Amino acid sequence: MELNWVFKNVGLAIATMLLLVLCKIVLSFWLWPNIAYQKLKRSGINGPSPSFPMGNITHMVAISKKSKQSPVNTNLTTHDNYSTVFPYFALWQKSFGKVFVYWLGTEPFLYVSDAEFLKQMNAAVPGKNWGKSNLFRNDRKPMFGSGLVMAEGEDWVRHRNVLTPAFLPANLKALASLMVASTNNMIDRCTNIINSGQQEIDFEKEMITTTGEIIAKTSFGMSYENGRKVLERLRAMQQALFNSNRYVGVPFSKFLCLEKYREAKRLGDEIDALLLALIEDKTKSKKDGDQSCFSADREKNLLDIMLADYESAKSLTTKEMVDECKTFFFGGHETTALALTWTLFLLAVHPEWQNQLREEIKQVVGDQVVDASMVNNLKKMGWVMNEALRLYPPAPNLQRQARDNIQVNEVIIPKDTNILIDVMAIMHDRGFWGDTVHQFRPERFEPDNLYGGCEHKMGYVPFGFGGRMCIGRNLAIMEYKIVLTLILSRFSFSLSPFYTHSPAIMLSLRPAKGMPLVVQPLY
Ligand code: HEM
Repeated sequence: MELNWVFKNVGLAIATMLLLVLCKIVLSFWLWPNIAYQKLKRSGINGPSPSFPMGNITHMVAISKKSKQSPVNTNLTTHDNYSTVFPYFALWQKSFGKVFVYWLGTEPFLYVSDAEFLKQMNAAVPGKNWGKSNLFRNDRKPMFGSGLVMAEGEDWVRHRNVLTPAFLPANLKALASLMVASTNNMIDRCTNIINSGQQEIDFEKEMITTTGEIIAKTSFGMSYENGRKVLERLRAMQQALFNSNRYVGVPFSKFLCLEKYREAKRLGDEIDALLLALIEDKTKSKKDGDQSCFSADREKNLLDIMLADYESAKSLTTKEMVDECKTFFFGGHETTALALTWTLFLLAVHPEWQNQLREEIKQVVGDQVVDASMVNNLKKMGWVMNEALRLYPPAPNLQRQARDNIQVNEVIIPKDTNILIDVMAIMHDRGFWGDTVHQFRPERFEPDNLYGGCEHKMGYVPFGFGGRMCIGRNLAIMEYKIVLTLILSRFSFSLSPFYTHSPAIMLSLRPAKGMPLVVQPLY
């Protein structure tokens, strides 16, 4: 009798638990997302019909496959690449406009490529009140942890306050000589390749190596060897996370790609260990009084600044410092490398701009070594950078998550809605940029032409917008100009006959088949 009672109650407890799990699954994967979707629909926002549990992923994969069958663009003087990179968004825009809902698995995303809508949305929410999509935060955890890119609310304010001084002009100025040294290493490498009889060099690889070395030295004071170890693992992690269909947003999809997630986690743990060792080493050197490591008159790099804060205020924990190092390692080199890579492509296609920039370099830099004070005077190079970032934005879309209901005119964006802001679409919008939208025309950024002559102030956003705008943009601009000055002073270049134009998204906008250039030394 007693045994029966036990069995009955255990059975009841298990049944209740299963019911609760089932309820949670139905609520999280079906009911809440659908309630949010219906609210958006009531505001007049539509989108492609989703299916359960894939959302629109199957559709996206099919559209991408079909678009890959179209002939490759061989007219390289027009840069109408948006529909190659995001064929599904280009297609849906035609049916649903510039603001619509699409689904990644069971997660609805509000897609925004309307600059006016973006402006209103930005005005409605201060930087610290924006969330970052939980879906992406979990997916990209091995890469960014809880670093600045993913931080929210008061945590974001705390992190941003500690890190901002690293990007003040005085600290940036001191980094120029390290940038010159790393670029000269790359130039020596290329010269050796050319002297060995090979004229063709993959500049995507060279740019990644160079900017990787620069971030390791300038932000962390790291040796080339240790920096290389972190970089190799970051690249492998990027391959594991972004070079395949992983069905992000589909319930339990992690279990379908367990190997890849495990690989990404293993690499993430290895990077954490390398960065933790670096932090401990620096802390120990400081305790032991090794002033070569932290002398008062030496420039303060990002890691010095975090460690000084740790000593005085402990605003960031050791784990948070490791996450920031990882975030800046990746964010600080990949984007700049791609900005430079796409610029070299554009200059190879437009040799007249190579000449114009060389002329400017002659006037501004002459026979001296380029330094931070000269960078501001490289005006035309600034226009070229702006135009390259417009046509080939390294970060082609941004994400946010609403942490409260947001009202944009008559539209209510419900709390927790994921938002994808399609920066590339905005910067390729003929309505704002006119008939020359797909042409490489750096002169559109001449000084009087605010926002590159774009009709809308939110039409040019390669570094993001609002309080969350890129913290490293001044560092990136200085680095871009120093590296490009040294390359242009030493080499002229054209596209290799083996180059295939294939801009593709792999977290960032990359040339999928590399950037082989034929290089001639100028002296
Ligand atoms: C050409 C080079 C670069 C481009 C195009 C670029 C672009 C961006 C964009 C679009 C964002 C997102 C902004 C938003 O969500 O509104 C961002 C954020 C960020 N970038 Fe950059 N970036 C570049 C270089 C750098 C460098 C050199 C560093 C560091 C040394 C860096 C560190 C970061 C960080 C930490 C964030 C997150 C900021 C926050 O959420 O508060 N970026 N960047």
